[in-house]
Amino acid sequence: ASATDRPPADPLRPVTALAADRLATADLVAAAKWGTDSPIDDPAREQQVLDTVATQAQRIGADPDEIRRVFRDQIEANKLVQRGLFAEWTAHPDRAPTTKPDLNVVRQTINRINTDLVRSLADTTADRTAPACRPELLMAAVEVHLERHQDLLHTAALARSLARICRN
Ligand SMILES: C=C(O[C@@H]1C=C(C(=O)O)C=C[C@H]1O)C(=O)O
Repeated sequence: ASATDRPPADPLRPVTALAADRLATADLVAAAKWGTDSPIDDPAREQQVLDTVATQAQRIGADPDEIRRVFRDQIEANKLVQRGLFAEWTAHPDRAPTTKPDLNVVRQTINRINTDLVRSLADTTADRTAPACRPELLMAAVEVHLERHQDLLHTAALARSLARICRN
């Protein structure tokens, strides 16, 4: 067997990277909502996200209920970052954002990441079922943390977002 026959060293890296990409949007969402009447929690938008990913999962033969559970975690993790940033900006107004992104534009980015993440979850069903899932997931999370120089808030949220990636 040659080196190229080896299975990928880091099979859960794409899922982990997409979860981190999705969390990076929380900074923009928080900036869009800061100083407005838009609350961090938007149950109607959450329902729309969950219904859309469940439909996408069904279309590609993935388990829609499992995908819903994984995305429930993505949403909770996203709100964790938003709440953390609001707390920081309240305590240190000089750190608050000075420009306000358009929430609808940010949500279009989130929609694209959602679609990629559903696909990536479906593609990694075997890896996520394997006994090695947890160590592989931890390795991928550490690599993403180090490469992106993530702060504690985003890394804690990343860990929260990965809670149900492994099926065992
Ligand atoms: C990201 C947002 O904030 C919250 C988190 C959501 C998500 O992670 O998809 C959806 C709605 C909000 O409860 C948003 O309002 O778009």
